[in-house]
Amino acid sequence: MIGLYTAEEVRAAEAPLLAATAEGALMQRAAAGLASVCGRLLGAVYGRRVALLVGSGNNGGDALFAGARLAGRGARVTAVLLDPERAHPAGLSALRRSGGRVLAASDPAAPPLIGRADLVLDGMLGIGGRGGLRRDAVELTWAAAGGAGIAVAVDVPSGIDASTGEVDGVAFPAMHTVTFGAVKRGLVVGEGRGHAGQVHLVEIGLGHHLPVATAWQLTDADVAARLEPPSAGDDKYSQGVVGVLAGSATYPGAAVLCTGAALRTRPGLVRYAGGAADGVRAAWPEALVTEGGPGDAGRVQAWVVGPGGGTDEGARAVLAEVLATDLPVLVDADALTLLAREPELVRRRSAPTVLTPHDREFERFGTPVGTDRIGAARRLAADLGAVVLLKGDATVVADPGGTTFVNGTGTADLATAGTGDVLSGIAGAVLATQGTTGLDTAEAAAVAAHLHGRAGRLAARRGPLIAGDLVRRLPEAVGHVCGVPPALLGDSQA
Ligand SMILES: NC(=O)C1=CN([C@@H]2O[C@H](COP(=O)(O)OP(=O)(O)OC[C@H]3O[C@@H](n4cnc5c(N)ncnc54)[C@H](OP(=O)(O)O)[C@@H]3O)[C@@H](O)[C@H]2O)[C@@H](O)CC1
Ligand SMILES: [K+]
Repeated sequence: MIGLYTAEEVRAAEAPLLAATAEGALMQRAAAGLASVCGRLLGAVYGRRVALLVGSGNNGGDALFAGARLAGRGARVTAVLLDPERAHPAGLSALRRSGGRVLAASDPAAPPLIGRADLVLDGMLGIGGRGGLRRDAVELTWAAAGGAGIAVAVDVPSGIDASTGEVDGVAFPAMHTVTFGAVKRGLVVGEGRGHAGQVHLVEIGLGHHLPVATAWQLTDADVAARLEPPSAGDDKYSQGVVGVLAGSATYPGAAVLCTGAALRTRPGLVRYAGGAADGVRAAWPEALVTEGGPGDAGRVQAWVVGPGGGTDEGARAVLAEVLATDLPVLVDADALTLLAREPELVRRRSAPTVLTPHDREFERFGTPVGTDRIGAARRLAADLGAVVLLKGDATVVADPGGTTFVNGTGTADLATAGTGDVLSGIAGAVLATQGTTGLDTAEAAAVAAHLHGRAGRLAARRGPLIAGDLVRRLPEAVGHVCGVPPALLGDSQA
């Protein structure tokens, strides 16, 4: 798992390290790592044009020292200084000694020079930035965005809040971000994620000074370790039995997608109960289907309730019935609308509950998501005593104790009808295995979000995706994270 940190946590961890190391040593480690990534991105360094956008703090210092190293390898480096009086003095001397040039941001030659550069290094603001970019920084950012060079952010893209990912106005649109010591949360969540590009972590020795993270990102290997593979002793009941309560006779789509996703994630046994029985039977002969209610479905180990289920009295009764059990329940879509009216139904539960709102559904519980998505998910989770999976470009999963996961596999291609129903089915399947795997509820939801994103990426390789493509790609997504070669995945290649 990759720990995700706030700017304050990183600053607190830096303090003892700074005290224990020679002056400037940490910045040299940062600059060496930064120059090395830039060198790799450029391929050949000699003769390449590099523009440094330099602010008045240590972030600018990192850029200047890295620029000096690149100039030492023959790059033509020019530093553009936002505040020439306050630019890092030692960094500036190092750059000049290596043959680098210096310009003020107010110099009319600066924007065209940035536009022509092969690589632009954004050292305007790091974790010390406050508020939006000021006018001169915005102009340099536009010049970089309009140029053809590789845009690389130093530590964080200038203009994003390193802790929340909030962007107030304009932020540097990086293709790569070279971050130091720890991955800042703002690089993986909210608008910040869209500005960070590929994140490269450079170790500077912060490791054991950092607190245990309270926010994490799962890797493929982490997800594989949480998906217990079927063993020889398993039967259809021991692999987890999911109950799906979704859809209606008029709108069977949600039920079909949700049931299919559960089957394709963990094909033990999926039971369906509700008005879309005919549609589900036709699409998935593998499912056990009844027109009745949850009580007619037979034994299950987790319920999924809500997608396409409506908000009438009958739907409310189904929701209340499953929330009164001691089984894991995933509450989605229409059932979230009902739950927002009666949050006590979930507050009094002790069994695992996962709520999967998008932003508008989230708002029905009282407050809008706002710009701090991790903070928002944590607040609602603590308030309701349930796991909250807040959908988004980077889906955030928070448990009532505050432990949070930020999904890294999401893609904009998933913003299409029915993909939420698929996520619910996946999550239901993972929750149903909790009894045998002992998997923590928030981790189960995070595993589901990861697989959903992986399936989305695999499907999007072939062009625009629809929700059904996700279901078809799920076996391949599970195989991908578990290291199974795609060629061995049967009909998912069709
Ligand atoms: N500590 C270490 O050992 C290590 C630190 N490292 C590096 O240092 C970075 C943190 O450096 P930092 O603390 O100097 O802050 P930084 O992000 O450069 O910005 C602060 C400056 O910007 C200014 N400013 C603020 N807001 C602004 C705005 N909106 N628009 C314009 N200006 C604004 C503010 O000035 P003022 O507000 O007074 O005008 C202040 O001068 C960190 O991200 C990493 O890169 C690495 O080398 C590893 C070792
Ligand atoms: K920066």
